[in-house]
Amino acid sequence: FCQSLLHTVFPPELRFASLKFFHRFFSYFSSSCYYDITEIDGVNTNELYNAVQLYLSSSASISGSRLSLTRGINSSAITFGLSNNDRLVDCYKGVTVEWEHIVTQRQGQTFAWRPLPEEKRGFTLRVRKKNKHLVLNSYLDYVMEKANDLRRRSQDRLLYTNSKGGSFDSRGQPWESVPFKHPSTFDTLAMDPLKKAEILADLKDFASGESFYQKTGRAWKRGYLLYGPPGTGKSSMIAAMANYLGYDIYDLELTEVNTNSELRKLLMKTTSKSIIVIEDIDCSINLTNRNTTGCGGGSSCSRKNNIYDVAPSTPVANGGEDGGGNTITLSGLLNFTDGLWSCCGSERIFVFTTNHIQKLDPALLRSGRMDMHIHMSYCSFPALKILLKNYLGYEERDLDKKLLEELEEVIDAAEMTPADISELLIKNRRDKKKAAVELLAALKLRAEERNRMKSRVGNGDEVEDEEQEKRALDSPVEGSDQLQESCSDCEVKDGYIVEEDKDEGLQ
Ligand SMILES: Nc1ncnc2c1ncn2[C@@H]1O[C@H](COP(=O)(O)OP(=O)(O)OP(=O)(O)O)[C@@H](O)[C@H]1O
Ligand SMILES: [Mg+2]
Repeated sequence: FCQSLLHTVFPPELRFASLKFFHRFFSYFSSSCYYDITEIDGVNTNELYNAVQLYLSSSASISGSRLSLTRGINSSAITFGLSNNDRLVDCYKGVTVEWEHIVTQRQGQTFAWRPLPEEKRGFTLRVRKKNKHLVLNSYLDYVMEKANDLRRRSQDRLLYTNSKGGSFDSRGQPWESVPFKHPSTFDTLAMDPLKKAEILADLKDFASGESFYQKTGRAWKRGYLLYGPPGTGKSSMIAAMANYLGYDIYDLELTEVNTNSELRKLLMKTTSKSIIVIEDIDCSINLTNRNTTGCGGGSSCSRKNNIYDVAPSTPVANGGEDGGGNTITLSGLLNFTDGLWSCCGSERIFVFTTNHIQKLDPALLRSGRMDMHIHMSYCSFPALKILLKNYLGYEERDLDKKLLEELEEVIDAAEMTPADISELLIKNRRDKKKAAVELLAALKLRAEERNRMKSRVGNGDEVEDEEQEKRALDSPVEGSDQLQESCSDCEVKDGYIVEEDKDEGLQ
């Protein structure tokens, strides 16, 4: 009424001034104050908005009368949310606050450097003025913390990928995510139990080490380098780490990143409590030649392209600056894990994997850069026992003693990966006895082949390229038809935490 009265009687300038006055007048006498939490804050996604949405979803499920329900693709959980312009009352330390979800259509497309979503969404928090300090000092922190907790406990972990290159979506995110449901855990991981315990202890210390890192003035992050032949469980180990700690995974596809600054932007958009993974670093790190080799960064590419033939002379190997400013360099990558920018979040783990540690640049391996070098190697006897238990349900006591002894005798010489062994066990899992006997036969056959190959290498017969020979040994396919489908073995050898001078590949 006031507005229409003003409209008819007063000129626009006066109208505007009077409205401002009324607004001030009412807010002075109002007992409440309001906080708007918009989904997009300028150009960035507002983390608080997402946290509030999640936080309210837990209480909305109980008290709301009209709710919006969502379930992400592949997600196992349904999320409750407030419907548009709906309200919910929350209580914190005896103080009542009211949340309202407000959705409006965006008025035309205003100028922006990237497209904005069509709807403007936000929460409005109403509190009594006398409680505003409590809200600002602790309630919002509580909401953030609770939301993080909720997500880790009830939702699937998320697997992020930067498949869009450096481009951002309409909500300002360079990462795309899907729920992460890898079933690998440290129980299912076949490796030496002592090494496993060591890694577990290290992860545990890291996750609970906030005050230690604070006290020692170190950034709260840790780096692991996983190396070893294909099929020895490097990716499975990363999944097990994420499942153990409840962290999200950022799978960084370096081949999609064009410049060091794009890399920094990606890093800035990662959250705390996450594992940032670069798989097959020996492949992706030939950064200046990525386009010409057409290497996609996948597992197979490092085996197909011996990219290190060219790497040592590139800026990558020298740790130099951008050659031309349009590529990622090793120094860019090291800044990503090590430099000041790496500290723009906390509680983060960097994991690099490679099949060829000897081909990595020493700058990446020098001590302090990757805190732990973990050697994932062929299947050892203790690891084999884990596989037999997991795949066939065999405890040590269930197996024939003689068979066990024979397996122990031959397993090291056979040099089979856990992937090969697990394939063999899966194939025969309906007949456990047969599976164990066939496994032994396959191991024996493989051990013989390995010995034959090695003696040929020793005699220098026809084998000129040692590297090539080694690859042939690693490939069950070329060995024997019989083993092709079924061989599997994995062993984590003693060099699990490798000191540079102890590892032959590092010299
Ligand atoms: N140590 C292990 N324990 C249990 N299963 C394993 C292990 N290693 C490999 N496997 C099995 O083999 C499959 C392949 O393993 P994974 O992808 O982890 O190997 P990888 O070392 O990452 O290989 P690549 O170098 O080719 O990426 C997995 O699905 C898993 O089932
Ligand atoms: Mg892998």
